[in-house]
Amino acid sequence: MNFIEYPDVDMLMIDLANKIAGDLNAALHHEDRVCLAVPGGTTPGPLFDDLCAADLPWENVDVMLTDERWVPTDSDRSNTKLIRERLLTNRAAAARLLPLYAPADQPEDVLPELEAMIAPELPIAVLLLGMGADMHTASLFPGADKLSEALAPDAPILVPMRAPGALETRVTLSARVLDGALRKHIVITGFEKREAFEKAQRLSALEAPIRAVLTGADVHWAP
Ligand SMILES: O=C(O)[C@H](O)[C@@H](O)[C@H](O)[C@H](O)COP(=O)(O)O
Repeated sequence: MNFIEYPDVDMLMIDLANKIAGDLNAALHHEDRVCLAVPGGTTPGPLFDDLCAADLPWENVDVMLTDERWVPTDSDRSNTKLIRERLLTNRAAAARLLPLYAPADQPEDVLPELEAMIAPELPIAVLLLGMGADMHTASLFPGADKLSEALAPDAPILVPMRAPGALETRVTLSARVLDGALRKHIVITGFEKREAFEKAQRLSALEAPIRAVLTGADVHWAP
């Protein structure tokens, strides 16, 4: 793991968007199609605003979420809505979205069909992850009902997740799929999350799920 500090959030977002565009470009030298996986939440919006303008052959990029809240895609809580509005726009409108949500009461009703669309596009070429102050990443929450299953070496691609720290049911890529990404970036902002990240280094992945995805990752932090 490599920890990179920036003077402020604006500089982090511009620099990281450039790095991700460079990583995608490099990956496209070896592969016809590449997969970019990104988180939702409140942190990455400004990065998406930069990345969507990158001069890339976006028509060869599959974009997917690392995790989704089980809400309709027109909800303000929907990560799909966020990336449709902030990432899959401008030049990046040519990219293909691999959905992590389909209209159904529960994720279990549609997981096989969602997994069938994702499986052929793995491994993830470029991964961006966020982290919560409780040390969760994607929807791998401490105390979640299926955390052990999602951390297992033989975990399925997708795991439904219900957790005390999450408002709604989630679906998440499992740790092995996230950790198997060829390039990994983690974006963390603010002092509270930095302290949490440091604390995570002394805990297990069950206590601090971010630990499951750190090998070889670049961790980007700004105050
Ligand atoms: O759906 C989500 O919430 C995300 O995918 C999640 O894993 C996020 O990256 C962290 O919770 C950090 O969230 P913030 O950026 O909002 O702090």
